[in-house]
Amino acid sequence: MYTRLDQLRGYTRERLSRVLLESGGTPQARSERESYTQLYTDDIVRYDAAEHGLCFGRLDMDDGETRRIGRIGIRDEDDFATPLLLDWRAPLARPFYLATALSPDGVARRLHLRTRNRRVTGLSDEHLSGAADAGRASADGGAARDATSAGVAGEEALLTALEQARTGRMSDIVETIQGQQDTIIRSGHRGVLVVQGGPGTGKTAVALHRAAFLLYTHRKQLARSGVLVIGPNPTFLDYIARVLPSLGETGVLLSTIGDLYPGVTAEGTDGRAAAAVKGSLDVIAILKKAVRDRQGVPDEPITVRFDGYSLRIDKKMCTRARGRARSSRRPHNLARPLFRSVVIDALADQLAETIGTSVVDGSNLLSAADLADIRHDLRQDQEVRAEIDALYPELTPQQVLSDLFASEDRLRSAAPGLDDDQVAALLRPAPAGFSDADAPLLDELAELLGVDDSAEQDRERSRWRRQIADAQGALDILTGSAPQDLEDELDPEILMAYDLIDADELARRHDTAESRTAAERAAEDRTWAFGHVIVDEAQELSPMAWRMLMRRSPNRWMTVVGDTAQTGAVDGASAWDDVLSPYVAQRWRLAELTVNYRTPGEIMAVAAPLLAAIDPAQTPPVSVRDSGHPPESVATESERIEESVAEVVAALPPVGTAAVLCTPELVDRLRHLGGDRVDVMPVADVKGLEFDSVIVVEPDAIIGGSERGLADLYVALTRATQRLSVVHSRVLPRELAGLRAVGGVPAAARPAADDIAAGAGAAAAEATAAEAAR
Ligand SMILES: Nc1ncnc2c1ncn2[C@@H]1O[C@H](COP(=O)(O)OP(=O)(O)OP(=O)(O)O)[C@@H](O)[C@H]1O
Repeated sequence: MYTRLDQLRGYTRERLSRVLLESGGTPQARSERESYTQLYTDDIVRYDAAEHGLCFGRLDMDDGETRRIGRIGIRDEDDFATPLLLDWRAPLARPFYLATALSPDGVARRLHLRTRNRRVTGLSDEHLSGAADAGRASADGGAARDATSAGVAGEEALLTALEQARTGRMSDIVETIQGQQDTIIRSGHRGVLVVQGGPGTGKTAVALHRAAFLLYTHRKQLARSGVLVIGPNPTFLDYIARVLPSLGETGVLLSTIGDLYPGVTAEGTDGRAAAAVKGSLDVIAILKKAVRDRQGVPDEPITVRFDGYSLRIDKKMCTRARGRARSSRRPHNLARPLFRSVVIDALADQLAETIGTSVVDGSNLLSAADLADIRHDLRQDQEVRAEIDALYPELTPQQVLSDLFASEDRLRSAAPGLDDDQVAALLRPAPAGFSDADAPLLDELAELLGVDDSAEQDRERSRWRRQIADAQGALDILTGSAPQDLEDELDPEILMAYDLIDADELARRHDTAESRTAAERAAEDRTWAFGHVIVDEAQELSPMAWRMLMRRSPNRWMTVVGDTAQTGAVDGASAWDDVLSPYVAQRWRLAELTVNYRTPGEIMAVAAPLLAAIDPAQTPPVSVRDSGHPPESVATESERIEESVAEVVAALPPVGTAAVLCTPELVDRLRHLGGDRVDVMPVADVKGLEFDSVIVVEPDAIIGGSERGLADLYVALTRATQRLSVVHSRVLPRELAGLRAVGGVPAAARPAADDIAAGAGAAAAEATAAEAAR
């Protein structure tokens, strides 16, 4: 198979270099060359991506057929193009992921193959049907108890994959996708599919593999319309960025909500109070009012000079013009011509009254044509235009939003319902950049303002007219330069250029073809309708963010993955129905993932009481393995916290990644403990990530640090793939009773987390053992 892969790569490289060497030719030839360049480049990317772990599985079917499963499909060179390797996404490959001893689906034996640099380094096989000893044939590790209870397939391969030290980048799971996950990845549901699952259940992995699957299955449609993947922050996008390319897919747009508005990059996040206002649908009314406030009516009349006369633009005239513009229900910028024309008409009448009134009987001596001339001249007059435009200016979303947040007057006028604290939270100096929560507001404003592209359209129309005229000229020259001897006695049998092509068609051929991918074009186009939208950590999205996303997904074909127990955002989701029903009513489907592939059993046992405190109705996912490292707590004193964390960091194993997770305030104190392998991060930034070792510092400060503090702590505890340590000077919440205390000052008092969440954080820290016993 590798020989064939090399061959294919060689052919494609050769073709690509041939195409790249060609130059000149007709525009059509040029555009064909561009498409081939793209096609060959994509193929080479796919071949390169398949280099590692090209073939990872084999199915021996009951009827003697053998199927080999790999990252891409490869056919032999023979006349029948015999399949050598099946793409993991092909329907025939499916039993590799789904077959079990109970339901073997025609599979007699399944083989998992591990390779490194083209060498087989290990294999494991399972006999599924036929044999009386159906079950695993190979020996495997001691974690079979959990694995079996979770119903996993290909245990040995899976457990080997899960035990690998993390690199700080997510890898694909194509070799060990589990049945529950496979069903979601290949789901044929054409509406909104919600994937709910606890931490580590593979939601992100499943979402990305679904993107790859859909691109494979619906390539034609999705290559044109593109797939959008939304993640919570740039760190997370970096973390997942390699998964799709490793599956050979590059045409997917990864973005945060903050960066989804074209031309704007979110430069920060808001405080909780500002984020709450910006995330709520109530902000729409504020934005509408902010736009209306820009549609001015002068208190004092404005005088303009025109043709030596003074004309007055007054309140009454502007109120009428504004009423006309508003009642058209057009977006602000598109209603400007209406405003302008009502004011121009009124000014023309004013002028006509001054210059055209008969001194005899007071009647107007000007004809309709005279009036039309006056209106035309007024429209062309720079000063008149400038005054009218200043009253009803062309606006951009960026301008309206920065002006709104830069001025207390504007803000109070647009949002009379906000209290002083909220206004103070929203205000910021004018040239400040935009935040994550601003992107949906810019998008909303773009809808309210509209884009007046009539000038652009005029330019495009005249460009097209010129192009046709040029083409016509070219055809004339071609015909005119036909040999003279033919000219005299034109032979009707001889083909002339006109017989083959007309000017319109020739012009069209001169139009250069679009060579960017759908994802690249979509990134620059606010009105782009994506073929499929995937939202990760979807519980964090505010109602305004949902509104923005739904505009990008008019067909409502979406995969939404998240966990409502991990919601940290103030305006995030507590129930899927609340966020989705405004857009799709009840027409969304829920799929659940229940097995935890990341967090070992020992850590989940510690985290489970916390989940019960967040939402007693939720069951924690079952860990697929134990790590053999019981989670520990280290009690210390508040002034020794840095020292104690440093000691735990120093005792970390020599390989693998680690993170110190704490409140933002503590991050500043502990940052110097970070390094190549150790990140020091606030809990809010750690969503979706994972590390081999996790050190959580001052858990009750995390709980007390936000309204959703319990969820934040739950997220922090469940990031570890191997080891968890908790360092604390304040008391441990009672929910963390499962930790094994090591060294340091003994942890005596343990009030329940809900006491702390109820605002008793500091007091609880002082609590005595007797109080805790209560
Ligand atoms: N079938 C699988 N085979 C191998 N590894 C898997 C499998 N499923 C999940 N994993 C691994 O488990 C870890 C957790 O997966 P992932 O990050 O997708 O979970 P999640 O549900 O998104 O978690 P969270 O909600 O905590 O962000 C990852 O390292 C992932 O590669």
